[in-house]
Amino acid sequence: MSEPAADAATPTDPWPAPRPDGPVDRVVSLPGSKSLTNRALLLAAIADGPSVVRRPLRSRDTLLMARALASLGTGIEDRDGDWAVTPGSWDADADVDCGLAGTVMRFVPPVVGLARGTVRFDGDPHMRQRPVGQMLAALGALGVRVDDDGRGALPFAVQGTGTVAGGTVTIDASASSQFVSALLLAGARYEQGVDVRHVGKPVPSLPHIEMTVQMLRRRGVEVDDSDANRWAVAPGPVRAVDDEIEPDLSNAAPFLALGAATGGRVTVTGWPSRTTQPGDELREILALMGCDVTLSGGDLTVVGPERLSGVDLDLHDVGELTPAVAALCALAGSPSHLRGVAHIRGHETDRLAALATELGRLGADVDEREDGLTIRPADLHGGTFRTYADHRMAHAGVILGLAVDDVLVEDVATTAKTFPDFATAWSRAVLGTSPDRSGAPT
Ligand SMILES: O=C(O)C1=C[C@@H](OP(=O)(O)O)[C@@H](O)[C@H](O)C1
Ligand SMILES: C=C(OP(=O)(O)O)C(=O)O
Repeated sequence: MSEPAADAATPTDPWPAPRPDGPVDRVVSLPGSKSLTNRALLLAAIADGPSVVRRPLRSRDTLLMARALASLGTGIEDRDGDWAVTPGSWDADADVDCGLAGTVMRFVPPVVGLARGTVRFDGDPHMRQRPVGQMLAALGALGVRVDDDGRGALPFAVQGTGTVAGGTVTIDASASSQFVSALLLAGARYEQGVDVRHVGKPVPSLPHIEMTVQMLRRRGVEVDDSDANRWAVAPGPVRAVDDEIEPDLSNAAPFLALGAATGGRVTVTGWPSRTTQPGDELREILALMGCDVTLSGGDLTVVGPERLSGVDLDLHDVGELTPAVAALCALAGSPSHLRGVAHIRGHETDRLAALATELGRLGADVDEREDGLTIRPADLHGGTFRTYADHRMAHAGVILGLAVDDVLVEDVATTAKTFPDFATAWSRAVLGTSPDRSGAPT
């Protein structure tokens, strides 16, 4: 498979977040969705023939997925920026680097049961802390042998035997919707399919499970999701289908925030009229914060108010939007309560602790609660915003930098997880220019 080009600019660290000198007026096009790209790649790899993933995201997370599937024996070739995927016979041992990608650590092991060989999984240091034990236990119950050190975490090895019995399994997926998506994505290829029942606190990020279900149905897979907390996938082939990947609507958050926080106007092109991406919720969230939001002919335009309003929001379904929304709340003129997101403590970092610490470091008045944050208006000041290897923490930092002088964002390059060369795109959007190699705006 083809490797990505090196980033055009290597930003300085910490990186001075650019601040515009007034309301901006910009049109922005965004790279593809991580969640759609990684599902499309995985489903293409277990499909009944070759297919093409069009306009895929090429970022760290999707390259890790492509490499994982290629190391199993899948053909993945670059075709004018698209990825042509040819299913292969999976009959060798392999090592999979999950990096910090939840979608790789959770989605790949269930399909490895269909391979013949030992596949070892590991990842970045923090990845060894992210939850996966419930899903590994469920795989064991479905007939896939997983060897780990008893912690139910990376590193672990999956012993593929070529077939998986499948059947009914009970799982507590309150830590991550990806446990459910992972089992469903592989389930059609199990002998008895898979019937997943969730027991426990509510499953977060339900739109992402809906995304999984829709992508399976588009490939002719029968999915019964008529009961709450139960998803049944019938055994059968996964049809090879070419998918065109939508722009990443969660990564639209900082760009829409640019309009929202500056009292300016930002249009994101290619916004789908119907989508399962949780980022679509930004339309409602930004409207609640006082923005004028219009979707017309695939262009989503956000016009910011003079001062943003605080909001009281349950973000349980759209937890990955929390860092950007919290940053906007810190700029608002009234208090905000963000609720329902205890599970994001298991994301790239403990996002509630990280946001409370880093917003607070720049003067924000923040209370960290077990399942959320309370943020009250305060005078903010410059300083270093730490990001904890979390791309969405970097987004939060640059959003603050829109309204506060001298915000330095630590390790802005961590955005490469889901957005190639974010610093250049961000500088261009904020200033209408791009940074030079030293990171200084030109
Ligand atoms: O299935 C997916 O593509 C995702 C599901 C969500 O995970 P959680 O359910 O763990 O929050 C989301 O936060 C993550 O960014 C992507
Ligand atoms: C939680 C996230 O990622 P992951 O797919 O690694 O879980 C995220 O992108 O916000």
